[in-house]
Amino acid sequence: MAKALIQMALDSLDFDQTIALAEQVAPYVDILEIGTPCIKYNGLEIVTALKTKFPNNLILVDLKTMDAGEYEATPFYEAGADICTVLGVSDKATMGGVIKAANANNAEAQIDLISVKDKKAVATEAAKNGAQIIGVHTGLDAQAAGQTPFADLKVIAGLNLGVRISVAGGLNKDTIQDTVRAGATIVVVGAAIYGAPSPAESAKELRALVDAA
Ligand SMILES: O=C([C@H](O)CO)[C@H](O)[C@H](O)COP(=O)(O)O
Repeated sequence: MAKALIQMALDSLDFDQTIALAEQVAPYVDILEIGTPCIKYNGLEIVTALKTKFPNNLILVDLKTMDAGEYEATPFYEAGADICTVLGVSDKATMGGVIKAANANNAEAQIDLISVKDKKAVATEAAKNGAQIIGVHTGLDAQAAGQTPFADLKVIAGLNLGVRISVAGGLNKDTIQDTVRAGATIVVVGAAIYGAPSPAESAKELRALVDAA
């Protein structure tokens, strides 16, 4: 079985801090995620900058698109995004538009199940429609209310959809191995890395844990 990928969520608003953090963690992670607040604040320029500086990492742009899928996602793919996210609560046509833009750019689309009520139905339909990645995601606000992504991961992994499963929502060194063992093929980590005394050491430790899982 292929090893799970680690995705680092760059959730700062500051352009230079984002690049500096990416420099520290890039050797230990597979995917650099430009978080939603970061991409809204900095726009296309940060996609180009990260793609140029880190050619060995995949770049995920966490657009969380809600409408006008193809129109919104296309410039981000053209700027170098390997993966863009679209909300699973959006219209089927919106998700289809991002999938179309991804395919046109030899890239991938991720359907984010954040706040989706019927996660089974949306994940199944999205996989059937060509989405390459399903994102099981407990957002920062839901985490603050005590929620975790683990029960949802069990449900989505049990569907055996044949697509990659990304999991985000407060993952850390105590939960990351069980998350991989439960079926995550991409594990997303934000606060546990950027909030650590040494983000590089934290990313290195997580790399070892994921590779040993
Ligand atoms: O996607 C995220 C959130 O919705 C803000 O955009 C986070 O990047 C994601 O949850 C990962 O961060 P942590 O939960 O802090 O690991």
